[in-house]
Amino acid sequence: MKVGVLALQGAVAEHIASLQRAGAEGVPVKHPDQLEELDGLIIPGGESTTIGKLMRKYNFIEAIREFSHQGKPIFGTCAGLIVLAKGIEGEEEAHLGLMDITVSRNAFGRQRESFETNLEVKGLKEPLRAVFIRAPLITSVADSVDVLSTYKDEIVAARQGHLLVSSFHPELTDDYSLHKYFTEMIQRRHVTVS
Ligand SMILES: NC(=O)CC[C@H](N)C(=O)O
Repeated sequence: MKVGVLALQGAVAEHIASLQRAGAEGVPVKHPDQLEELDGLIIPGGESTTIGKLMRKYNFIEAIREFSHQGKPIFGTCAGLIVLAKGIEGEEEAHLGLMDITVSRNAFGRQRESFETNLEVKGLKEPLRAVFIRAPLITSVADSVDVLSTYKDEIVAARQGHLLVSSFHPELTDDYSLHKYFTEMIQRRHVTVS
């Protein structure tokens, strides 16, 4: 199984390492043509405005929308979550606009810009060690979106079919269980398709 990590900006190497631990081959994606050979894609954390600009510049917007329309799984973490959302509070335009969620950027405020905590995540057996860095929150979801985790009553992880998002960085700890969950989403898709 080959899983791409969008390598325009942000935490790429760490995602590749976590994918490897979860038993998948992780490849950095720098060109839209690479998407064809991939079974899934991770859009990493970083700065969503920058990632969005670079996606436009290097023709990733339509290519990733097409990838998604084929039903191929996409996992957006932190800035990657913002890039996948249909709504961004205070901003006119979405980036990919694929997932029926609205997000608020940097929602945890200055004094709590970065922190770590253990989170219960639906579908994972053990609590997950989660690192939040200037993290966004999901402020509303459509009925078809499954909330996977909350922190202080706010939504921090969710899934809508083949789309998975987290406000936090699951790639910055040794715990690769959410990457494993994502690779299982990819595997199940193959089982149901073939
Ligand atoms: N760690 C992150 O990815 C932070 C996201 C960043 N605050 C943004 O709005 O894009």
